[in-house]
Amino acid sequence: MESKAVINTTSPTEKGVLQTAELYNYVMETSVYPREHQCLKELRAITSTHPRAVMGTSPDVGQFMALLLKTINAKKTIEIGVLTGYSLLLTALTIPDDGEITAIDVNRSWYEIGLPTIDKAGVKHKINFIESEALPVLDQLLKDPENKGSFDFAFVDADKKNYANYHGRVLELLKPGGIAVYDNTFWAGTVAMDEGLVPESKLPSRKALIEFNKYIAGDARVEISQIPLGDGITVCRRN
Ligand SMILES: C[S@@+](CC[C@H](N)C(=O)[O-])C[C@H]1O[C@@H](n2cnc3c(N)ncnc32)[C@H](O)[C@@H]1O
Ligand SMILES: O=c1cc(-c2ccc(O)cc2)oc2c(O)c(O)ccc12
Repeated sequence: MESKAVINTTSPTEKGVLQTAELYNYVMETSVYPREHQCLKELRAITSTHPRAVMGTSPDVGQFMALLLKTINAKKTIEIGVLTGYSLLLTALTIPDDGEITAIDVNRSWYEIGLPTIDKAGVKHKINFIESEALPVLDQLLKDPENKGSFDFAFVDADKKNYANYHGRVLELLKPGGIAVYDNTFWAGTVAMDEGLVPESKLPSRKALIEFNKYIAGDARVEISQIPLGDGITVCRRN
């Protein structure tokens, strides 16, 4: 059995938005952990000792991403924000053998922590990892007309202040009908809290996410749904 999630419903800093910790643990133990690939479990265990482990994608978000990827038969995907590669491995395990993932992160050394597990899972050949700030890479991709409208799926999980900047570029890369998923759009519940109650360290990303959530809600180019999984995800379908 996996270790229990601790959700203190009075704390804005814990992940998970269900009514109780018991319900969250029930969902994880009933529906998520039993179906999680062994290599994803291994990667989570490895990442748990990383100083930035808190940033790792939640397995319940991963499971939902896999459902979306399968539903749209995604083959060509892009990921912004890799850390040790949980969402990357999840994507690589889900898309077909000739699928391709462009994965961007400013820090290659964190990706390399997960690479042996990705290799063991037999899916490394699907990944093109680019160590860089994401914005210039997206701009470079968009210079090639063949890339425009060619991606099936995007996962955005990097610096929150750039989500709106990523969105315009990601939409140009996605096919009509393509899906983009933005992680952390609840930002530990702080997007709906009085500013005075929010820990100072969370304020800059909170401001960016509040603006992003408003912006995307008014964007007629996409259908959206903000979903209470993990730290909140926003799923967009390019019209
Ligand atoms: C939340 S973590 C990603 C978690 C990952 N999706 C997972 O499955 O565990 C955010 C990552 O974004 C990267 N990052 C932050 N700012 C970035 C930027 N401007 N361009 C590219 N990567 C960035 C960080 O190095 C970090 O690894
Ligand atoms: O605590 C965090 C911090 C980040 C984060 C902050 C600033 C950046 O430039 C990139 C990432 O991201 C997180 C995240 O994605 C998550 O799921 C939980 C916590 C954090």
